[in-house]
Amino acid sequence: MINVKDFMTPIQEYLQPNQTLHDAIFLMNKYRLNTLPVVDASEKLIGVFTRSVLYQQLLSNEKMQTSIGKFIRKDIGTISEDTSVEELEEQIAVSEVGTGFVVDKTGKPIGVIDKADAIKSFLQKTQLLTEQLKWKSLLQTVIDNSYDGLVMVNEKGNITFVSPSLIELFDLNPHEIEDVPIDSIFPHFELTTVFKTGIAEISDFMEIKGINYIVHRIPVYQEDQIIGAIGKIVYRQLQEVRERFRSYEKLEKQNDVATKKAETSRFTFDEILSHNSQMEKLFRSGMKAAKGKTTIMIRGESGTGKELFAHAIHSASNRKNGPFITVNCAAIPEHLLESEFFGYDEGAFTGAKQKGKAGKFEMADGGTLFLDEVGDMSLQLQAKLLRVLQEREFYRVGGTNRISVDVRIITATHQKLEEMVEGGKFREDLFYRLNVISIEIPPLRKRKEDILQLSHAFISELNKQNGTSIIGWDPVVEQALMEYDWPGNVRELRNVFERAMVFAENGMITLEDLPDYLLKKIGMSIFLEEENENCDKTLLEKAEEMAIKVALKKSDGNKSKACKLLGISRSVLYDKLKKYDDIKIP
Ligand SMILES: Nc1ncnc2c1ncn2[C@@H]1O[C@H](COP(=O)(O)OP(=O)(O)OP(=O)(O)O)[C@@H](O)[C@H]1O
Repeated sequence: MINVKDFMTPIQEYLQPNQTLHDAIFLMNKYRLNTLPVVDASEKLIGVFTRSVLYQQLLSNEKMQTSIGKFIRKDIGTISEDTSVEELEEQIAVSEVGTGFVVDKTGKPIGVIDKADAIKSFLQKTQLLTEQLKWKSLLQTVIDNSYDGLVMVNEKGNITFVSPSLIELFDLNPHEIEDVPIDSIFPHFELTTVFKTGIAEISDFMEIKGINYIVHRIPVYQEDQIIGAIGKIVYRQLQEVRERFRSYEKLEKQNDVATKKAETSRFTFDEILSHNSQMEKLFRSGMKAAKGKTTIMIRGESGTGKELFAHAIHSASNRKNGPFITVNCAAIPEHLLESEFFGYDEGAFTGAKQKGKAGKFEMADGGTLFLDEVGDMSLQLQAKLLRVLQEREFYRVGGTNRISVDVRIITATHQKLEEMVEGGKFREDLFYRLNVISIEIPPLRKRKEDILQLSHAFISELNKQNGTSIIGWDPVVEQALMEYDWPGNVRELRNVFERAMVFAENGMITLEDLPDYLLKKIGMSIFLEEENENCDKTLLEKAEEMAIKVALKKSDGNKSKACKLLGISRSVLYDKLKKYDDIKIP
């Protein structure tokens, strides 16, 4: 706000009643003023001495040494230093005097305002207003086209503005919400909390009527006083940005394929997360084996990271700049596998593309061919594969030219190939050819120390991918993750996080966000059951029962071991087993 101090002419010297006409002339000339303030001994303004009075005295031959005391005009109006421009406008409108003196709180004159000053201030004000109008239209345009919603409140917490996008979203009537307390319209936004803290806040995700929001609460200060608050509500962006990001990623992938033409490996050993000593041993073996050309078989349950390992071996080999080609033997229909492997020549069979097509062996020339689910190959194809491995040459389907390639083979399987060999389902000679170096990846339940490391990695990866901001989990979630057996291994762990992060609220994953099947499996689903009048067990009893079940399971039914785990005596365990008679000893 502009006030008189901003445009008055400051004054530091005054007249006192005992000073002379000569002194008055000197000061008038020095400050180019027509009216001089006259103060008493305490510098309080008591009147003014004007140029017209001076002229009158000079015309009546008054001596220059005459004191001005008797010529002072005392009926003057003063202007206090905190008078606003608007108040001054009113005073000037009714004033007959051309000059006004601005006084401080003690009544001491600190400045003078004449008509020229006033005009200058009004011009300044007009200029300011024009600027403000320009800003207003600019801001209005920004707000009207804003992607997010905006709501503003005054110092009482009453609504002063709601952006059109929010009005539309909440189907509000703009006239009915003006000057209404914000908490009665948008209680969830808790906008007035910043009045207490004075600090801008960014809230977590919240959901209201099925819409996800983030609210930014920003206090508005004037000097050091909070005069209101602004709520910036981000809602549309969340889903849309995610979708756009995905289609951008898809496009990028397509470009990648188009430019690179052949597949290359995507992972290195650094990206396989594990602190397990057995896994670390496998990394070392994998890196050594990568250097040669020997065939490698990677074994392990589904989802343990076999494919990841195959990529890493290729990346660590001297073929890393060559292609990495994958064939999932279980996913390709039997009758197409042969042409997938070896390609086909022009006119090889009806429907074949005119020009023929290279098979995966040719595509992998100079690189690695990864045969996933190798146990699913038919005996007929096994024979053909064996021949290629022995001779390093083959024919395309329908072709007559021998093709020789330089390919390193890595296979993977979750099946017990030895049993398949015994049962006549897998060729023994092929098995030995493929199983020259064998890498057996342990299941996740045998390297539980990896669970937390992987979980942290999945949270940060999925936060980036999905635009969420999950920061952690309840301690009981960690207990559940460690308790569960993970038959689907790392893939299942990743899926569980992908799901939990969708349901998590306030940035934390809770027990509720884990899938029911998992909670049931480890006996934790009881904690989530609705309060049931027929259930007479307290939460503590449920926890006790679960702890006993877990201890018995961990100790394979050995009661002494279970007591140790539980920290209770044998007799207490027996009492509890009587109490919870549905506990089955494994
Ligand atoms: N140690 C690990 N560190 C990080 N991610 C891992 C790890 N192990 C597995 N993954 C991830 O788990 C998922 C499954 O891994 P992958 O496909 O390599 O398993 P697989 O054993 O080949 O499974 P399947 O036998 O079903 O083909 C992938 O998303 C992979 O990136």
